[in-house]
Amino acid sequence: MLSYENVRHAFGERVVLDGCTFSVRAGECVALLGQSGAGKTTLFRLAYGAFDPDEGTVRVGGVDLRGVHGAALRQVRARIGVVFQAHELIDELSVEANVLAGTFGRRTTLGAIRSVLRPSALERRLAHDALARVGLGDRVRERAYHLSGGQRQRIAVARAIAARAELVLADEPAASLDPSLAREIVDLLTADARERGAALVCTLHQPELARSFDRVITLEAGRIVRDAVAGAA
Ligand SMILES: Nc1ncnc2c1ncn2[C@@H]1O[C@H](COP(=O)(O)OP(=O)(O)OP(=O)(O)O)[C@@H](O)[C@H]1O
Repeated sequence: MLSYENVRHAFGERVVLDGCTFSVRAGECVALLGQSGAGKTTLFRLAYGAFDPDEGTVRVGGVDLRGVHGAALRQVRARIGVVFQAHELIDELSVEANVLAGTFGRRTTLGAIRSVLRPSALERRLAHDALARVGLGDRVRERAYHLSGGQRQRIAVARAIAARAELVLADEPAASLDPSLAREIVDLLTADARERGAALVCTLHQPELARSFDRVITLEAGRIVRDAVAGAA
């Protein structure tokens, strides 16, 4: 579903990714560990087609992303669900509207407005199902700013669940949460991916959270230093 082959990239003089090769199959949950600045977010941005790497190949669903733009790139992106950070929620909107805007309309501003103002019955059902799944089924009408930090992060997860994407990219979904909430968020993501047979890649700072994944990849200064079955010594 996602593969990196000998990917190298530098921003100016700074080499950020240095020969990264790994792939993630459909139905596989991969934790990506690494210290701040290791290159984790850059790998995600490449998967989303934000830019081409200096060298190497990035594929999503078998599509080589190099030089892919416009409608073709939008088609690739439609297969990817991104778990946004809770701080990207719009406080003044309801919980439901945040899921609708972040899930169905995220590719264009106009699409976001339409999804919030006039969601289709299907969009609304998917949003409600996802919110029920993360335990917020009774909070759909409340404004996002009424919710706690952990609940807000669950809204961010609901956005990705509602999208029912084949590939889910979660960039530090458990950052700044206490350990039990962090575990809850990670478990919600892995359970959803496993049920649907989706591929999940989740960046984490805390190695102890990686246990519920199938594989753990560790990145250090742009290089993969470990790629192992979760739980392996
Ligand atoms: N657009 C950019 N221009 C210049 N340097 C960049 C750019 N994007 C990222 N970097 C640099 O690339 C390195 C890797 O950044 P990246 O965001 O991928 O790390 P990360 O592993 O996700 O870190 P964190 O855990 O803090 O989010 C960092 O040194 C960062 O400053």
